[in-house]
Amino acid sequence: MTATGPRPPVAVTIAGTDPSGGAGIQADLKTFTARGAYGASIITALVAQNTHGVSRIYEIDHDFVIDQFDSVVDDIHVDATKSGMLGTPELVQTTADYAAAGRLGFLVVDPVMVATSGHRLLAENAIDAVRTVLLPQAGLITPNLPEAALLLGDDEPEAGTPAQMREQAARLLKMGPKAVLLKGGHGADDIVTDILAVAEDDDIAWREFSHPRVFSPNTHGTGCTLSAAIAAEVAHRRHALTQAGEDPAGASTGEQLGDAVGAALDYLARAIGSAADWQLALNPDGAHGPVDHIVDITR
Ligand SMILES: Nc1ncnc2c1ncn2[C@@H]1O[C@H](COP(=O)(O)OP(=O)(O)O)[C@@H](O)[C@H]1O
Ligand SMILES: Cc1ncc(COP(=O)(O)OP(=O)(O)O)c(N)n1
Repeated sequence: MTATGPRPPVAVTIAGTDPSGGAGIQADLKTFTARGAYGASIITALVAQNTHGVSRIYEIDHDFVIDQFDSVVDDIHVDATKSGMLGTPELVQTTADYAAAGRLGFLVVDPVMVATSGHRLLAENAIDAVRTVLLPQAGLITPNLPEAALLLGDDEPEAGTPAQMREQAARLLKMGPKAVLLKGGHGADDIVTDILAVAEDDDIAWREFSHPRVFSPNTHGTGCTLSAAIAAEVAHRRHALTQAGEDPAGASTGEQLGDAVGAALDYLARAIGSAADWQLALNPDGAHGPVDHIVDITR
């Protein structure tokens, strides 16, 4: 039986935790809420971390993660999903399997590999599985500059210019995702440039997004927040089409996806700007604080 009554747009996060609330599951659920989507979550690992970095990772039994997948997708209509920290090759494979079975809606893959503090969040022997089994299931991947280089090969240099970013994005598209957002936050320019490449028949639809760089230590969780915001935007668009009895695939054409990514990046820019002066940490020395996920919510 399929329910036909009203329901909100639904976005799911598959990720590890951040008890300090800046990244991972906690950031994703705040972002879904701030962007008006109903959020559900599948926790892949318990991570002890805060604004000073990761101190310990506690793995969760793989079969229990599968129980969480089933708890969500056997019960709730999922419009869009984002994956973040997957940790192991088994979890990469499981995520790809559920996506291939059409259980996750539109899948945004944030190929999280290493935290800014240097801790590995993806085992080295899981990178190949990301390349070969997960990327082909993704509606969109959102690598930062080092992640894009690593996905392309062990000796690939990081892109340093928008032209090099386009060239790498085009090669990442050939690995199977429907679209690539190559994020430029790790660059050094005063303007942050993010490049979107969407596969369209034999062609590529390009969009370039620019925002002034905010010189702030508070950029912990920007990648998590962005991928969650994109999933929420796409969930809204797919939900509207589904409720109207139309094909939700219309939400991820080059133009629609470009608009969703643009709205998510503008939200993130406001969230980074609003938290630029924050001193959340008791010891501010070397701390990287979070962004203001609820920047648009006023009392
Ligand atoms: N200092 C900054 N000023 C403005 N925007 C930023 C800044 N740092 C990150 N961003 C935005 O956040 C996005 C994600 O950040 P990035 O550092 O590239 O990825 P990640 O957090 O995954 O390492 C970037 O694409 C950019 O739009
Ligand atoms: C549980 C968890 N997932 C992902 C990250 C990485 O967050 P990201 O926004 O990519 O970058 P930093 O916050 O590490 O700068 C994380 N820390 N924890």
